[in-house]
Amino acid sequence: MIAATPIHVLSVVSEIFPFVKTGGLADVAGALPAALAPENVRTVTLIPGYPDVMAALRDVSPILAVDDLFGGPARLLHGRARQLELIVIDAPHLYDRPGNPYMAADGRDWPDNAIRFGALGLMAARLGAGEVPAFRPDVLHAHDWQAGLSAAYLRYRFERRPRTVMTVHNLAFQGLFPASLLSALALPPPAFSIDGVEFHGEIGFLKAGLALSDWITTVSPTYAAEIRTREFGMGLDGLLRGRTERLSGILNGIDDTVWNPGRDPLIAATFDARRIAPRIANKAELKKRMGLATDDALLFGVVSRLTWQKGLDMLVEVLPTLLATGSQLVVLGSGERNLQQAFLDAARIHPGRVACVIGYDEALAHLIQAGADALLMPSRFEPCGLSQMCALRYGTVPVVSHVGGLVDTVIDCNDMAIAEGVGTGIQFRPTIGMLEAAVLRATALWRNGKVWRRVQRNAMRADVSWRRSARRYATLYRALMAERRR
Ligand SMILES: Nc1ncnc2c1ncn2[C@@H]1O[C@H](COP(=O)(O)OP(=O)(O)O[C@H]2O[C@H](CO)[C@@H](O)[C@H](O)[C@H]2O)[C@@H](O)[C@H]1O
Repeated sequence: MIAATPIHVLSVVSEIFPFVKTGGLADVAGALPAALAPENVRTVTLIPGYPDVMAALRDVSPILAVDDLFGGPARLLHGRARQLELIVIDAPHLYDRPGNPYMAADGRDWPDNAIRFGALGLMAARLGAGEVPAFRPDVLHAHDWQAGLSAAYLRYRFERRPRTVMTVHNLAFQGLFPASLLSALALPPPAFSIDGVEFHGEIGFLKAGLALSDWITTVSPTYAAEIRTREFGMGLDGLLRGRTERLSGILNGIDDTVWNPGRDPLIAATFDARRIAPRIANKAELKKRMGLATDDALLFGVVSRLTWQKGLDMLVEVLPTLLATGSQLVVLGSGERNLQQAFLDAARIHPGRVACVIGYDEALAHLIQAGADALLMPSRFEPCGLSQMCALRYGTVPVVSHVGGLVDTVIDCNDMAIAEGVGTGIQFRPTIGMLEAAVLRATALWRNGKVWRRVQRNAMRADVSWRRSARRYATLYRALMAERRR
């Protein structure tokens, strides 16, 4: 049933698939608008005008001109890019730079990131405050630290306020900048308080969003609980405990039109839960492309950013055990230099058994999901995780640590789950010893072909779509609007 009144949401975000992506944030920002449409929610996404976004924009109309946005003229452009409705901040002095949205080619953050993303928050607030009559959002939905200041500008500079939601995709990135930038960011002195943007003597973009938004969400129920503990709270647990009543976890989904093994143009052979056999052709193609030996071995895959969060340094330690069982490993990822090197070295030392591609490759990611037998994700923390959901959909049995959204999306194949026929993967506590044990469990399970196929089928039948979660966001938006009317 479609709720009667349409809701207008301004989604504020620093990256969006397929135009600019450094991580899962872009996938969520790109998929959620279409998932919300059937809930009668119209989502317009506010995004910086990076070159790739500007190039993709169609049906463009200027909706606001700004003489001076932190050092140069700017315009807000309304337009479309593929299925997405966008408002783009055309401010060449801030965003017309090549490559990564956050850092220069030398890997260092752009020195003016505070004002680049301050500008994102400020323009979001101006839209939220109703300065563009053609689009006055009911809800301003900010994602991660880059959008965190929107709630602060609304609080300290504007009268009209939409309802505000702050979603945390990763608490590790907090957007901390020197206090001396307060006036450069056009925030008044009272904003620099413990209830405002101040965080341990600095300006905290994420902290501001968490303190000043009407509601906080994070991307899984388990992570919503974890971030209120000292272990996972990254220094913000106290604030989050204080806002427990205004915090909830809504699980991510994946775009099941992009990730559909039944019609995926990027894989060698399509398949589905009733017809798993063609996976073999994908495994053969993957091995061929990666130069892996053709013997009948369990092939583990990794598709990931290579960072401490993802725990892949532990996988390097466990590699001798993995190889001793006769298994193979294929890694696709990029990130920390020492980790990249460790996997490149492993591939060199173990030709035919370990293969590694450093870089970002959407097509290869699909082939790994379709051709590997199991996907490894030994994350130390994981707000939600998308790779394991793609793996479930493609019957690549996820072998994941017992944290965050991995807890909420994978059912561990313990004896009970196997007896009941409900397991979809393997979980372990993120330590080297437990990862090693999990690799051995996966091997034993794989050797029992009948049980393995059952697990694959269960995995492929798990609901990893956005449908349920989109309904939860829509319900949240409506509840927040109802609060205002009371
Ligand atoms: N080299 C490569 N080539 C091709 N594809 C690659 C790739 N490296 C990664 N990817 C893909 O990018 C996506 C990454 O999303 P994740 O959710 O797994 O992690 P991320 O930590 O970036 O996101 C953060 O935000 C998301 C969204 O909320 C949370 O799910 C997550 O827990 C949180 O850490 C996955 O779909 C993955 O397959």
